Amino acid sequence: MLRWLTAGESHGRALVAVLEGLPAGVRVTTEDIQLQLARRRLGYGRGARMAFEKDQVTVIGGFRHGLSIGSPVAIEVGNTEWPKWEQVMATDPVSPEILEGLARNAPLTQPRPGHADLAGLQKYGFDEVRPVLERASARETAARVALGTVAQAFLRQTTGIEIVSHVVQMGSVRVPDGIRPKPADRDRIDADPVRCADPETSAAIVVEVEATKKAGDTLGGVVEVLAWSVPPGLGSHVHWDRRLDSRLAAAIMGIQAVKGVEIGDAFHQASVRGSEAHDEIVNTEEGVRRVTDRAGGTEGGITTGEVLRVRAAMKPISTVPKRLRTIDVRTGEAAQAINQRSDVTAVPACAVVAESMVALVLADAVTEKFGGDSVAETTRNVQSYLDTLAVR
Ligand SMILES: Cc1cc2nc3c(=O)[nH]c(=O)nc-3n(C[C@H](O)[C@H](O)[C@H](O)COP(=O)(O)O)c2cc1C
Ligand SMILES: C=C(O[C@@H]1CC(C(=O)O)=C[C@@H](OP(=O)(O)O)[C@H]1O)C(=O)O
Repeated sequence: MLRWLTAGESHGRALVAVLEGLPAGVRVTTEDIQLQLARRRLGYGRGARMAFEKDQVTVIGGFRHGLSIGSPVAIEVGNTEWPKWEQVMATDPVSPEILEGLARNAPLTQPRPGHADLAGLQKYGFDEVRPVLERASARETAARVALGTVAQAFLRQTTGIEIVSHVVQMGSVRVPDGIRPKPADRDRIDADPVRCADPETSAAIVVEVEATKKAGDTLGGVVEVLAWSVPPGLGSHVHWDRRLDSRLAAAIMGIQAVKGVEIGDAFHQASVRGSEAHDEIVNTEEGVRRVTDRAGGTEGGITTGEVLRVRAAMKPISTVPKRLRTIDVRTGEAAQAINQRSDVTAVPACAVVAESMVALVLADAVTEKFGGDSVAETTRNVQSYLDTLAVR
């Protein structure tokens, strides 16, 4: 079993991520993590903060000489902007005289619609939204991508699972049906300005982002994660919280601004008859296969051995330049939500985060099914299971 936690605030000293339960012998370097964090910063439509802020990765524990040692993995993602926030976000008390002189510390009393601001302020009893927005911010996803790097390495080194993500829709612009990027397409997708696998759709999305920005508005979209070479048998039908689809949905819904999850072609399946909705089973020279991939690689909450396919719907960025109506919580009077520099869209970044969440869920399911305290042992267990499958 794998457990993971993150801590830290958007303008705090650093984010911290902990992964417990990782077997020994997983090869990961600080540079591998940096590379994944750099992918999360990409995407046409992201705001100024992505350009001037840098992620500083320090692996605090869990590895020795590039290999995991079975102990909890701890990773710190430092923020180069910290010196500007040292007093506003200090964890120890700061004298009121110092704080009063700081423009950055002005109380934020006008909650922004679509953010956690108002609900968080009411729930925790704050009189301004700073303590809410600092943790609700998707800056935290950097910590998850750091852990996702480790999970992806574990999966690759034990089972051969390879995970690919891409953008399938932004605003109303959508890729044609049936595009299934493979691991070999990764570099091409990362090089695309909106991480879209179809060049024509990508160009149309860029135009849509520009038009949205010009109109003082923001965009959401849909991302897809595909996991290739997943062995059959991860997850289980026996209980709701052991179903792999339920675990994937929870992990994906845990990403800021994700409001819907789809496994395979779920919403289309709901609109057609059964004969057009399911994947028929045939015996082939490679073994037992499904002739289509509508189910998205799970049946009964268990992986089938076909490609796993999960989609996430992201709502448009909540900080809308057009400025939405709100109230001032000090006076109750009508106000307009603040509009600071912000992303026009972060759908391409969301795809990288979703990839990390799928990796963590799959890594957890692999440790659950195959056990093992080292990469060598887990790999042996995977192989012996595959060898004994009566029907593959
Ligand atoms: C990678 C990423 C980047 C984001 N960037 C911004 C941003 O710049 N401005 C903004 O208002 N919201 C941004 N968001 C969305 C907010 O974090 C999100 O709308 C807010 O936390 C409330 O979402 P919730 O209702 O799902 O909790 C981003 C989300 C993600 C996943
Ligand atoms: C910092 C990151 O994303 C931030 C996520 C975010 C939000 O509200 O979620 C809002 C923006 O920050 P702010 O409005 O506080 O300047 C983004 O830049 C990041 O992804 O590393």
